[in-house]
Amino acid sequence: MKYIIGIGGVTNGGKTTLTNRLIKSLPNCCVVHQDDFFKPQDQIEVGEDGFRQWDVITSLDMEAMVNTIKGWAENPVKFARSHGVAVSPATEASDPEKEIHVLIVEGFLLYNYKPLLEVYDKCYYIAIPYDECKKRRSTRNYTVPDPPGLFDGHVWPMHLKYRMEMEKSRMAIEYLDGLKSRDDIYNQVHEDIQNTLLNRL
Ligand SMILES: Nc1ncnc2c1ncn2[C@@H]1O[C@H](COP(=O)(O)OP(=O)(O)O)[C@@H](O)[C@H]1O
Ligand SMILES: NC(=O)c1ccc[n+]([C@@H]2O[C@H](COP(=O)(O)O)[C@@H](O)[C@H]2O)c1
Ligand SMILES: [Mg+2]
Repeated sequence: MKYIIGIGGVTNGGKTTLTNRLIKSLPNCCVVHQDDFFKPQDQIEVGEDGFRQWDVITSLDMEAMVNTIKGWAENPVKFARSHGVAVSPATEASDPEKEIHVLIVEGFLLYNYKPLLEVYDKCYYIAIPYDECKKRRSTRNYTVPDPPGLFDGHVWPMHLKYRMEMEKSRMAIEYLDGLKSRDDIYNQVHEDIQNTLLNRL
Protein backbone atom coordinates (compact mmCIF):
# COMPACT_ATOMS: atom_id res chain seq x y z
CA MET A 1 0.00 0.00 0.00
CA LYS A 2 1.35 3.38 -1.02
CA TYR A 3 0.48 6.56 0.84
CA ILE A 4 1.56 10.08 -0.17
CA ILE A 5 1.40 12.86 2.42
CA GLY A 6 1.78 16.57 1.65
CA ILE A 7 3.28 18.78 4.38
CA GLY A 8 2.66 22.23 2.94
CA GLY A 9 2.48 25.65 4.50
CA VAL A 10 3.97 29.07 4.86
CA THR A 11 7.72 29.62 4.90
CA ASN A 12 9.08 29.02 8.42
CA GLY A 13 5.85 27.39 9.55
CA GLY A 14 7.82 24.33 10.70
CA LYS A 15 7.36 22.00 7.70
CA THR A 16 10.91 20.67 7.57
CA THR A 17 11.07 20.26 11.36
CA LEU A 18 7.86 18.21 11.37
CA THR A 19 8.89 16.20 8.30
CA ASN A 20 12.28 15.27 9.75
CA ARG A 21 10.57 13.80 12.79
CA LEU A 22 7.90 11.94 10.83
CA ILE A 23 10.35 10.24 8.48
CA LYS A 24 12.08 8.69 11.48
CA SER A 25 8.91 7.13 12.84
CA LEU A 26 6.83 6.10 9.81
CA PRO A 27 7.32 2.77 8.04
CA ASN A 28 9.42 2.70 4.86
CA CYS A 29 9.19 6.45 4.63
CA CYS A 30 10.84 8.48 1.87
CA VAL A 31 10.78 12.25 1.44
CA VAL A 32 10.77 14.80 -1.37
CA HIS A 33 11.74 18.34 -0.38
CA GLN A 34 10.41 21.02 -2.72
CA ASP A 35 13.38 23.24 -1.77
CA ASP A 36 15.62 20.85 -3.70
CA PHE A 37 13.88 21.94 -6.91
CA PHE A 38 14.69 25.66 -6.88
CA LYS A 39 16.16 26.73 -10.21
CA PRO A 40 19.68 28.25 -10.15
CA GLN A 41 19.85 31.89 -9.12
CA ASP A 42 20.57 33.19 -12.64
CA GLN A 43 17.25 31.70 -13.83
CA ILE A 44 15.20 33.44 -11.15
CA GLU A 45 13.43 36.45 -12.60
CA VAL A 46 14.06 39.92 -11.15
CA GLY A 47 10.72 41.70 -10.67
CA GLU A 48 9.78 45.34 -11.18
CA ASP A 49 10.24 45.64 -7.43
CA GLY A 50 13.94 44.80 -7.92
CA PHE A 51 13.69 41.54 -5.96
CA ARG A 52 14.53 38.11 -7.32
CA GLN A 53 11.18 36.35 -7.44
CA TRP A 54 12.04 33.23 -5.42
CA ASP A 55 8.55 32.74 -4.03
CA VAL A 56 6.68 32.10 -7.26
CA ILE A 57 5.92 28.64 -8.66
CA THR A 58 8.02 29.27 -11.79
CA SER A 59 11.17 29.61 -9.67
CA LEU A 60 10.89 25.84 -9.09
CA ASP A 61 11.45 23.02 -11.55
CA MET A 62 8.05 21.51 -10.82
CA GLU A 63 8.26 19.06 -13.72
CA ALA A 64 11.35 17.50 -12.18
CA MET A 65 9.63 17.37 -8.81
CA VAL A 66 6.62 15.56 -10.31
CA ASN A 67 8.94 13.09 -12.05
CA THR A 68 10.70 12.35 -8.77
CA ILE A 69 7.35 11.59 -7.12
CA LYS A 70 6.36 9.40 -10.08
CA GLY A 71 9.65 7.53 -9.70
CA TRP A 72 8.77 6.75 -6.10
CA ALA A 73 5.24 5.64 -7.06
CA GLU A 74 6.56 3.29 -9.76
CA ASN A 75 8.95 1.53 -7.43
CA PRO A 76 9.04 2.68 -3.80
CA VAL A 77 11.49 -0.06 -2.78
CA LYS A 78 14.00 0.93 -5.45
CA PHE A 79 13.50 4.61 -4.59
CA ALA A 80 14.05 3.93 -0.88
CA ARG A 81 17.21 1.94 -1.51
CA SER A 82 18.67 4.54 -3.84
CA HIS A 83 17.98 7.25 -1.24
CA GLY A 84 19.49 5.31 1.65
CA VAL A 85 16.16 4.53 3.33
CA ALA A 86 16.11 1.11 5.02
CA VAL A 87 13.22 -1.02 3.76
CA SER A 88 11.71 -3.41 6.26
CA PRO A 89 10.78 -6.92 5.15
CA ALA A 90 7.08 -7.30 4.29
CA THR A 91 4.91 -7.92 7.33
CA GLU A 92 3.25 -10.72 5.39
CA ALA A 93 5.31 -11.68 2.39
CA SER A 94 2.34 -13.44 0.79
CA ASP A 95 0.37 -10.20 0.59
CA PRO A 96 2.35 -7.26 -0.84
CA GLU A 97 -0.63 -4.98 -0.16
CA LYS A 98 0.16 -5.26 3.54
CA GLU A 99 3.53 -3.67 2.96
CA ILE A 100 3.24 0.05 3.70
CA HIS A 101 5.26 2.62 1.76
CA VAL A 102 4.96 6.26 2.73
CA LEU A 103 6.17 9.31 0.81
CA ILE A 104 6.21 12.74 2.43
CA VAL A 105 6.26 15.68 0.03
CA GLU A 106 7.27 18.82 1.87
CA GLY A 107 7.30 22.43 0.74
CA PHE A 108 5.82 25.92 0.64
CA LEU A 109 3.98 25.62 -2.70
CA LEU A 110 2.58 22.09 -2.74
CA TYR A 111 -1.02 22.91 -3.51
CA ASN A 112 -0.64 25.42 -6.33
CA TYR A 113 0.53 23.20 -9.18
CA LYS A 114 -2.19 21.37 -11.07
CA PRO A 115 -0.34 18.12 -11.93
CA LEU A 116 0.42 17.62 -8.24
CA LEU A 117 -3.05 18.17 -6.81
CA GLU A 118 -4.22 14.64 -7.48
CA VAL A 119 -1.21 12.82 -6.10
CA TYR A 120 -1.71 13.39 -2.38
CA ASP A 121 -3.64 10.96 -0.21
CA LYS A 122 -3.55 13.50 2.61
CA CYS A 123 -2.79 17.23 2.65
CA TYR A 124 -1.58 19.14 5.70
CA TYR A 125 -0.92 22.89 5.76
CA ILE A 126 1.00 24.60 8.55
CA ALA A 127 0.00 28.22 9.14
CA ILE A 128 1.53 30.92 11.36
CA PRO A 129 0.64 34.63 11.55
CA TYR A 130 2.60 37.42 9.86
CA ASP A 131 4.53 38.60 12.97
CA GLU A 132 5.76 35.15 13.90
CA CYS A 133 6.65 34.34 10.30
CA LYS A 134 8.65 37.54 9.91
CA LYS A 135 10.47 36.92 13.19
CA ARG A 136 11.40 33.31 12.33
CA ARG A 137 12.40 34.24 8.78
CA SER A 138 14.79 36.95 10.03
CA THR A 139 16.96 34.29 11.68
CA ARG A 140 17.06 31.88 8.71
CA ASN A 141 20.09 31.46 6.49
CA TYR A 142 19.10 30.49 2.95
CA THR A 143 21.66 29.63 0.26
CA VAL A 144 20.89 33.11 -1.07
CA PRO A 145 20.38 35.46 1.89
CA ASP A 146 17.22 37.61 1.96
CA PRO A 147 17.98 41.21 0.86
CA PRO A 148 16.51 43.91 3.15
CA GLY A 149 12.78 44.34 2.58
CA LEU A 150 12.26 40.98 0.82
CA PHE A 151 9.84 39.64 3.40
CA ASP A 152 7.37 42.53 3.21
CA GLY A 153 8.02 43.31 -0.44
CA HIS A 154 7.86 39.80 -1.90
CA VAL A 155 7.67 36.77 0.45
CA TRP A 156 4.54 37.66 2.43
CA PRO A 157 2.53 39.13 -0.50
CA MET A 158 3.26 36.00 -2.60
CA HIS A 159 2.31 33.80 0.35
CA LEU A 160 -1.06 35.55 0.62
CA LYS A 161 -1.67 35.30 -3.12
CA TYR A 162 -0.93 31.56 -3.30
CA ARG A 163 -2.81 30.79 -0.12
CA MET A 164 -5.90 32.49 -1.51
CA GLU A 165 -5.55 30.57 -4.77
CA MET A 166 -5.20 27.30 -2.83
CA GLU A 167 -8.29 28.04 -0.74
CA LYS A 168 -10.30 28.75 -3.89
CA SER A 169 -9.44 25.30 -5.25
CA ARG A 170 -11.39 23.72 -2.37
CA MET A 171 -8.98 20.87 -1.85
CA ALA A 172 -9.40 18.81 1.31
CA ILE A 173 -6.67 20.30 3.47
CA GLU A 174 -6.07 19.82 7.16
CA TYR A 175 -4.73 23.02 8.69
CA LEU A 176 -2.15 22.82 11.49
CA ASP A 177 -1.46 25.59 13.97
CA GLY A 178 2.27 26.25 13.63
CA LEU A 179 2.26 28.22 16.90
CA LYS A 180 1.78 25.00 18.85
CA SER A 181 4.88 23.29 20.21
CA ARG A 182 6.97 21.06 17.95
CA ASP A 183 5.93 18.06 20.09
CA ASP A 184 2.21 18.87 19.92
CA ILE A 185 2.25 19.25 16.14
CA TYR A 186 4.24 16.06 15.69
CA ASN A 187 1.98 14.04 18.03
CA GLN A 188 -1.18 15.30 16.33
CA VAL A 189 0.01 14.45 12.82
CA HIS A 190 1.70 11.19 13.73
CA GLU A 191 -1.41 9.90 15.46
CA ASP A 192 -3.60 10.94 12.54
CA ILE A 193 -1.38 9.15 10.01
CA GLN A 194 -1.07 6.00 12.13
CA ASN A 195 -4.85 5.77 12.44
CA THR A 196 -5.36 6.24 8.71
CA LEU A 197 -2.75 3.62 7.84
CA LEU A 198 -4.27 1.10 10.26
CA ASN A 199 -7.72 1.67 8.77
CA ARG A 200 -6.48 1.24 5.23
CA LEU A 201 -4.74 -2.06 5.83
N1 LIG B 1 6.45 24.45 16.50
C1 LIG B 1 7.43 25.33 16.46
N2 LIG B 1 7.50 26.33 17.40
C2 LIG B 1 8.50 27.24 17.36
N3 LIG B 1 9.48 27.27 16.43
C3 LIG B 1 9.48 26.31 15.48
C4 LIG B 1 8.47 25.29 15.44
N4 LIG B 1 8.72 24.48 14.40
C5 LIG B 1 9.84 24.97 13.80
N5 LIG B 1 10.31 26.06 14.45
C6 LIG B 1 11.49 26.88 14.11
O1 LIG B 1 11.09 27.74 13.03
C7 LIG B 1 12.13 27.84 12.07
C8 LIG B 1 11.62 27.32 10.73
O2 LIG B 1 11.39 25.91 10.86
P1 LIG B 1 11.42 24.97 9.57
O3 LIG B 1 11.03 23.61 10.02
O4 LIG B 1 12.73 25.10 8.87
O5 LIG B 1 10.25 25.64 8.73
P2 LIG B 1 9.87 25.55 7.18
O6 LIG B 1 10.49 24.32 6.61
O7 LIG B 1 8.38 25.52 7.18
O8 LIG B 1 10.40 26.81 6.57
C9 LIG B 1 13.31 27.05 12.62
O9 LIG B 1 14.13 27.94 13.34
C10 LIG B 1 12.64 26.06 13.57
O10 LIG B 1 13.50 25.64 14.61
N1 LIG C 1 16.76 26.89 -1.33
C1 LIG C 1 17.07 27.95 -2.06
O1 LIG C 1 17.82 27.86 -3.01
C2 LIG C 1 16.45 29.29 -1.71
C3 LIG C 1 17.01 30.45 -2.21
C4 LIG C 1 16.42 31.64 -1.88
C5 LIG C 1 15.28 31.68 -1.11
N2 LIG C 1 14.73 30.54 -0.66
C6 LIG C 1 13.49 30.63 0.14
O2 LIG C 1 13.06 29.35 0.57
C7 LIG C 1 11.72 29.52 1.00
C8 LIG C 1 11.00 28.20 1.01
O3 LIG C 1 11.59 27.33 1.95
P1 LIG C 1 10.99 27.22 3.45
O4 LIG C 1 9.54 26.95 3.29
O5 LIG C 1 11.75 26.07 4.04
O6 LIG C 1 11.25 28.50 4.15
C9 LIG C 1 11.10 30.54 0.06
O7 LIG C 1 10.36 31.48 0.81
C10 LIG C 1 12.32 31.18 -0.63
O8 LIG C 1 12.31 32.60 -0.54
C11 LIG C 1 15.30 29.36 -0.93
MG1 LIG D 1 11.85 24.04 4.99
